[in-house]
Amino acid sequence: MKSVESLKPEVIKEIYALIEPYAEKSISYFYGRLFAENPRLRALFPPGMAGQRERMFRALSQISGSLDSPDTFTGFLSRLGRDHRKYGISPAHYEAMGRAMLATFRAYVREAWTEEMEAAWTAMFATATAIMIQAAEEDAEHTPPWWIGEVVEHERRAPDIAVLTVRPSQPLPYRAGQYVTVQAARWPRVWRPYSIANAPGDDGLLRFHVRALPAGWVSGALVRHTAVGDALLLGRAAGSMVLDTESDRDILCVAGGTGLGPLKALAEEALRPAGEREVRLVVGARTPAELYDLPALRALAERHTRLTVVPVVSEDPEFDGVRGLVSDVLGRFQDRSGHDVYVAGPAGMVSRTVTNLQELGVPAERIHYDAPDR
Ligand SMILES: NC(=O)C1=CN([C@@H]2O[C@H](COP(=O)(O)OP(=O)(O)OC[C@H]3O[C@@H](n4cnc5c(N)ncnc54)[C@H](O)[C@@H]3O)[C@@H](O)[C@H]2O)C=CC1
Repeated sequence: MKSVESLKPEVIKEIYALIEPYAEKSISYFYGRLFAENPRLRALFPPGMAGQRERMFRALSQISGSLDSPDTFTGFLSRLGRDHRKYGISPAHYEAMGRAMLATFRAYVREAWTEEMEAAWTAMFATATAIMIQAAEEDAEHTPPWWIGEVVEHERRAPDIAVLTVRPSQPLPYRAGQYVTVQAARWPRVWRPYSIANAPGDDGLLRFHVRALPAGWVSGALVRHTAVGDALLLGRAAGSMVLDTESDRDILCVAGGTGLGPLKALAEEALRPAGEREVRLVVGARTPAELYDLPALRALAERHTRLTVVPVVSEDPEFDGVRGLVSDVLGRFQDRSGHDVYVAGPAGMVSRTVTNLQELGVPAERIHYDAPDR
């Protein structure tokens, strides 16, 4: 295996730039070729490949963009390698992928494809997969590829919202604010990320707040077709939106819809007895009926005087409380001493909230949010 430093970032970037205009077509070609040459590999992938194609291209873009920084490159591929354990990928599969990728480049880059490109790509791919395989092997010494979780509670809180409580078959380590990928029996091999909505506790239980999306395979299965006693598969915990334990500033959490999940977990952690930080949890929903966790949040606030819960409703002019977009009402909650702010919800809500907070003078490094790969 060649060292990361000896790889040729400029050539790899050139290849990426040449293939990018054909992103969708070339990835379809790649998978078509891969499955034609290795029919057994098809069984490792989900029935619908659209999300898979997107993830593949995003990974390629991150790989080619991180080659200038060996640590970033190695870190990204090690995570990818560990995460791929849940797909049942083996070293031979990577070789097959490498061959299909070269065939794809030759087919799309055509006469611009050079021997230098072929050599640079081959070296980069060999190094990248060696890093992935090594990380997966080391990880296998102490961590399962996935966890089996039994649903021990399933509460339908609104027509399309459920709160699930799951007991993993063995401890699943995570930090408040992180997410895991989940697979439901109804959709084999389809993994979707869901935030864990409670801080780690002695009982090891995990809670998930799920809204069934109109075309959401897994979310629909979790809300409408899952019951107590069912088993789910759970991937490892990931995500960087965790509590900044160095900070003693008070905390402002801004939640949109089921984005409440990770923020509730963070709030629970911050409210542990050793802490002193005040927590304000601003919870946005479109209608009062969609404030699906309000009674539980109010009960939490009764037990913890350091917690304040503020519901905000955007689509009901009759609502007897704060009305408006949750992103737009924050001026009144931002005191001069400054908070650490955590934001989760629909992508548009998160970006609008972050912009508004910066306009209110909150420094970027105090605003925490995550964008799980959905
Ligand atoms: N770490 C994270 O950021 C997490 C994100 N999520 C995501 O949160 C989302 C929750 O969806 P729903 O419950 O359907 O939310 P929703 O569509 O019902 O919206 C919730 C709240 O956000 C506001 N909102 C929606 N779009 C907005 C925009 N563009 N600008 C400002 N405010 C906006 C609404 O007015 C409402 O108050 C899902 O997309 C889920 O994937 C879920 C868990 C964690």
